[in-house]
Amino acid sequence: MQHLLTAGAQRALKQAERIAQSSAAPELDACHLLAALAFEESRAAELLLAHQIELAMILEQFPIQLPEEPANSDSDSTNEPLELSQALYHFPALREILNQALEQVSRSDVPTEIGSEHLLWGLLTTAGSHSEWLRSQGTLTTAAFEQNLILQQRQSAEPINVDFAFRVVPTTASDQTNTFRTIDAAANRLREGLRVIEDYLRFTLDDAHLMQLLKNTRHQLAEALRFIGQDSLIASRDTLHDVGTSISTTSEFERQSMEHLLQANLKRVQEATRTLEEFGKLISVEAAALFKQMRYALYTLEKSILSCLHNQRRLEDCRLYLLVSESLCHHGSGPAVREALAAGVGIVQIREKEMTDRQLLEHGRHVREWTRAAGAILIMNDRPDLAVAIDADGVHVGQDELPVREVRQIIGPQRMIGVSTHNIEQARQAVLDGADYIGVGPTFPTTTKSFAEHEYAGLNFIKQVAAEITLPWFAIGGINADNLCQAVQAGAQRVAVSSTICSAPEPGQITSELLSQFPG
Ligand SMILES: Cc1ncc(COP(=O)(O)OP(=O)(O)O)c(N)n1
Ligand SMILES: Cc1ncsc1CCOP(=O)(O)O
Ligand SMILES: [Mg+2]
Repeated sequence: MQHLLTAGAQRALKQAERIAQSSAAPELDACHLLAALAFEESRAAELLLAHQIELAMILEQFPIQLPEEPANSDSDSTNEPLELSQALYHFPALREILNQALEQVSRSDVPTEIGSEHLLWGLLTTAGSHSEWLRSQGTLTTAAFEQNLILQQRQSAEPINVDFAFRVVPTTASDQTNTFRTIDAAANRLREGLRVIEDYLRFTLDDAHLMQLLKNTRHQLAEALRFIGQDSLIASRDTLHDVGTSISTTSEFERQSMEHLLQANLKRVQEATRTLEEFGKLISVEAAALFKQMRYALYTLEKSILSCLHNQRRLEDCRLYLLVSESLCHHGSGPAVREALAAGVGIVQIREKEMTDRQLLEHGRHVREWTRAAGAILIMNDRPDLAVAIDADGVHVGQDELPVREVRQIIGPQRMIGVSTHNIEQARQAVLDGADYIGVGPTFPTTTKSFAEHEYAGLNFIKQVAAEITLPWFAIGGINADNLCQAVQAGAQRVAVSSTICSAPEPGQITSELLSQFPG
C-alpha cells in the first residue's frame, strides 16, 4: 500500500533540510525537523502552540540558525505527491520518525495521509534529546497529544493557506517604504489592542488560561515581525505625516461599558492582523502565514471570551446542579426534582441510561414543565436530538460523545452545551471548542458512575481549574453534605450532585443543606 505525505509534511521536511544547512549542521537531524514544524504553518505548529511550545523556545534550546532567505515557493513546490518510501530514501536520518508517523496514521480508522502532525508524533515518540525536551516543555504528553490529534482530525480544519501565488513584491522605494509604514502602524495597533485585552483578562475576567493564549499571540507577533525586519519598520515610520492621526470619530472616545471596550479592541486586533497579513504578503510569506494564524487564533479567543461572559451571566445564580436518574430515587424522580427545585436547585440534568426514547421523551416533557415553572435550566444528558425534542435549555456530553461543533449543528446557537472533563488539558480544550460550561471531576469516589482508581481527578484538578478557567464549571463526583466544603475550599463555586439528592429521604432538605454551604 502506498503512503503519501501531505503538502504540509513535505514542506516541513524540505524546510528541515534548509534549516540544517543554514545551521551548518553536519547532517539533518530531529531538532531541525522540530524547528521546521514550528516554523511552517501546519497542524503540527497548531498542536505545538496548543501545548505552549513556541519556535523561539526551540531556537533557544537547540543550536539552530533559521535560513535568512524565505523558502522559494517554486523550488519547494509541493504539487507532486511524495510517497513515504521516497521520503525514507531522501531523509534517511529521519527514518525512525517517519516510521513512527506511519504507525500513528495506521491507527486512524479513515484513510489518512502522513501529515505534519504525524511527524510531530514521530518526534515525540522516538528516543533522543528532542523528545526528552518536548516532553519536559509545556503540557505535551503522548496522551494529551493523541487527544488533540483526534480533535484535530474530527474538526478536519482546512490547512490555513496563504495565497502565495498572488505575491507581488513592491519594487519602487516608495512602495516599499509605504508597505513597511503600513505594517508598522498595524503592528502597533495590534500590540496596543492586545495589551488592552490582556489587561481586561487579567484584572476583570481574571482568566489565566485565556490570558496565556493572548500572550502566545503577542509572542507570535514578535516572531512574525522578525521576518519583516524591525529596522525597516522603524526607518519607514513617519507618524508626523500620518493623516490618520488627525482624524478621529467621536465613537473612538465613547465606551459605554467595559464589555463594549473589550469588544472594540477585539475587533481592532482582528482588523490589524488582516492588514498585517495582506501587506505582509508583499514582504515575507512566513510573516503573512503567521499573521493569518494569529487572526484565526483571535477569532477563537474572541468567541471564548464572549462566551465566558455570556455563560457567567446565564449561570450566575446556579450553584447547585442536580443530575436526576429514576433508578437512584426512592420515591420516584418526580418528587425528587420538584422538591429540589423548590429548595433552590437552579439547573437539572436528565441522566437516564435505561429508558427507551419514547420513555425519555415523555419523562423529559414532565421535567421540562417542572423546571420551567421553577425558572430553572434543564439539560438533557448525552442526547442532543432529545434536548431539542423536549425543548431543553441544553445538552451535556462526555469526552467520547459527539464533539461540541457537531452538537451545535443539532441544537442551534441558543442552547447550552456542557462538556465533561477529567484533566486540565481537556478543560482548556473544552473552552476553546465552545462549551458553555464544563463538568470537572470526578472529585470524590462515587458509585453513580464507574471510574478506574486512577481516573479520580480529585481535588487537585478542582484547584487547577479554579486557578485558570472562568467559564462556568461544576465540580462533580461523590459530593455530599460532608465533603462539599472541601470542593468549595479548593475553588469550586458550583457543584453537581446526583445520589446525594436523588437518594435522600428528603431531597428538599438535603438541597437546602448543600446550598447553605456556599459562601454568600
Ligand atoms: C455536569 C456533568 N458533568 C459530568 C457528567 C458526566 O458526563 P459523561 O462523562 O458523558 O458521563 P455520563 O453522565 O453520560 O455517564 C455529567 N453527566 N454532567
Ligand atoms: C456522571 C458523573 N460524572 C462524573 S462523576 C459522576 C457521578 C455523579 O454522581 P454522584 O453525585 O452521585 O457521585
Ligand atoms: Mg455522557
